[in-house]
Amino acid sequence: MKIKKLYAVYFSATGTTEKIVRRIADGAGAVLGLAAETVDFTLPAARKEHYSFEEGDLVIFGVPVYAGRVPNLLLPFVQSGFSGGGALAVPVVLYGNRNYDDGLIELRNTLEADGFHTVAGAAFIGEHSFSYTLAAHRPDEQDLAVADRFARQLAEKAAALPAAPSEPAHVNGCDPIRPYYTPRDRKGNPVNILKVKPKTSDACVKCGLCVKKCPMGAIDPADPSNVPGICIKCGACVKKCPKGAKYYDDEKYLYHQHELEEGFARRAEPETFLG
Ligand SMILES: Cc1cc2nc3c(=O)[nH]c(=O)nc-3n(C[C@H](O)[C@H](O)[C@H](O)COP(=O)(O)O)c2cc1C
Repeated sequence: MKIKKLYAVYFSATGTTEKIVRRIADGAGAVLGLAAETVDFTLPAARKEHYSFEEGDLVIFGVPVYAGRVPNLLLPFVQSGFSGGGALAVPVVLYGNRNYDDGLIELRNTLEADGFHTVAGAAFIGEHSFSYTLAAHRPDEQDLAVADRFARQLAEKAAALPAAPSEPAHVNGCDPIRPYYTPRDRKGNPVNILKVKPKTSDACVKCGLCVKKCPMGAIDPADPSNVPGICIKCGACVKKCPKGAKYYDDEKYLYHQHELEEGFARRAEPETFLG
């Protein structure tokens, strides 16, 4: 198929999804002789728009995995904010070294329902939103090399297709989709951190960067230590604060963070799907 336009589309609170999606789009663009356009729907303003694509477009579409799935508060927008219009799409997920569970297959299915034809898929690893040690600094050079190879292969595959595929791309995961992953304590009781919000230390100089970077628009511009909105624990305010002033001190959050760092220290490797 003649690919006429290439897009990098992503939500990325701490930048790992952005890094991989852009790398794949740039790599595919080098093969196709196209420069990728970007749709970054991380911030609330971008999620007020509707994005329409058409036949001849190739869309690299990435989200992070939260609780083994497409982030639940983002799913309605991924379902309603995009019209595929017969464009080809590549679902890509980033996960924090535990597991992507059904995140990739859920994204694939959602894109198909939006009117895209999925032609490939991938799961990559990014530094965990809750941690500076779990998958620290990933995606790294090794991951980027996998992304480059995948980009070349998917671009060649898309260009060689005689027509849009009638079947979705094969990816790993369960269909029907399993319930959201629930962290558990040592007694097997669920650890619920849904209501947890970040705290702010005296180091805060009220520069307002966290207000601008919060994907949920949850932080009070008049007083950044006040978080009246919904917090999804995405890590944007914690990791982007130049003063290191935002942190979580909730016991259950810290327990889960510790359990993840201990239990999932092994290096998970990216998986790419071109079948
Ligand atoms: C609420 C929440 C839930 C998460 N759940 C998972 C998970 O189930 N499995 C996993 O490996 N990583 C999980 N992560 C980690 C992110 O998927 C990972 O750090 C990703 O690279 C973040 O992408 P970003 O940098 O684009 O925001 C979770 C992160 C958050 C904030």
